[in-house]
Parts: sequence; C-alpha cells; structure tokens
Amino acid sequence: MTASDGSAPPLLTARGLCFARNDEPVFGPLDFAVDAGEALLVRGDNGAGKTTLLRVLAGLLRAEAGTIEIDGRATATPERTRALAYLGHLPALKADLGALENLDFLCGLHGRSGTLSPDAAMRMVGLDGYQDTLARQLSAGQKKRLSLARVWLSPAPVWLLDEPYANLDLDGIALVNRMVEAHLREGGAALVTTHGAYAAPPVRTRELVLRKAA
Ligand SMILES: Nc1ncnc2c1ncn2[C@@H]1O[C@H](COP(=O)(O)OP(=O)(O)OP(=O)(O)O)[C@@H](O)[C@H]1O
Repeated sequence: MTASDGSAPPLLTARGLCFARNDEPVFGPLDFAVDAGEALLVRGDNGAGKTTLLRVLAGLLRAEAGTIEIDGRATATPERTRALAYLGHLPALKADLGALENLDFLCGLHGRSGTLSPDAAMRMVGLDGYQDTLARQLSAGQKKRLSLARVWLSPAPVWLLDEPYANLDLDGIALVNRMVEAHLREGGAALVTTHGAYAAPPVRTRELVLRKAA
C-alpha cells in the first residue's frame, strides 16, 4: 500500500491515541508517525507516560481512544503485535531457564528472522560463554543484553525500546546504538523512550515529548 503521493506509508502511525486510568488521563490525544529508517525518541519526565504509551502500542494495555496503524492500515492487537518487538523495563525472562534456552523460548513465542541464530545473537550482545547460565544468575546488565538479543532476533519491523540504555555500561550503550542503526538501515523503525539521562541513538530521529497530565 502507498500513500496518496506515491510514497510508502509510515511503518507505524498513531491517531488520536489516548490512555486513561480510573478516568484520569495519562496521555493523549497523540498523533505521530514513524517511517521506515527512522527512530522516534519518546521523551518526558518520570511519570509522563512513556512506558504506558509503549505498552499500549505493544498491545499490553488498551487505549481509551484512537487508532494504531501498521503500514498505513489500522490493525487489531494480535496482528499488530507481530509487527512489533517490545523491550520492556523489566526483562521478560524465565528465571530457571538458561540464557540460550530463554532465547529459543522467546523466538518460539515471537518468531525469529532467518538471518541470525540465537547463538550468534548471544555473541553479538557480548554474552558468549553465558549460554547455559540460568537467567536468574545473570546481572541486570546481562539480562538487558539477553533481552536485546531477543529483539535483534525478532522479525518485527518496529522496535519498541523502553529505556534500552538502563543498566548498561558504555559498551552496552554503544551496542544499543549499533543495533538501532543497523535495524533502521535495513528498513526498520524504532521507538526509544528516554528521560534525557542517556544519549539517543545517532540516527534520523523524530521526537515526541510527553508531559504529565495536569
Ligand atoms: N500499574 C500502574 N497502576 C497505576 N498507575 C500506574 C501504573 N503504572 C504507571 N502508573 C502511573 O501512570 C503514569 C505514567 O507512568 P509511566 O510508567 O508510563 O511513566 P514514564 O514516563 O515511563 O516514567 P519513568 O520515566 O519514571 O519510567 C504515572 O503517573 C504512574 O504513576
């Protein structure tokens, strides 16, 4: 599908997106779009609603109003989630499975692009030698790196990265930036939340600033 000017539609579009808790608005109405090859930096103070927005996009919370389009088409949650890879605040790992077993499990759940093996992804995120280590025995930064490996393996074109730099050392921050750059070069898109304490990936970036509801 193409837009009326012949160009491809954005990978992700939100129109009039609102979320409220107990009738209290958290954000919205929001209108934004992210094109292939582009990142959207979602900025805002603590409590501004960044995580909530990513969870709504990922289908983990239901929007109060508005639509979310993938490739220019409004999509229901199950179809949409196939186009999205969500990296949450907390690692979604099985504590008593090994690191590689976790990756295999998550790839079974969310799919895997054909180009990279879980073992290679572990090496790329600096976890070579930790394949058999139980997830509960990994440090916070190592858990984040394992979650990044899962995102890297995902076939989804849109990455939703909630504070991807948290818990990472300088090498880990550079890793996130390399990943985002490579993903965008391959025609993907990324939404990255930040409250400003970390650098943003050095890529073509739009900004969405959230402010706490009054
Ligand atoms: N599970 C929850 N139950 C009730 N209120 C919540 C819940 N999670 C978040 N909130 C509230 O929703 C608002 C937005 O929170 P959210 O986590 O989206 O903010 P954020 O911008 O990601 O903040 P931070 O930078 O601190 O991570 C806050 O006022 C928060 O208190």
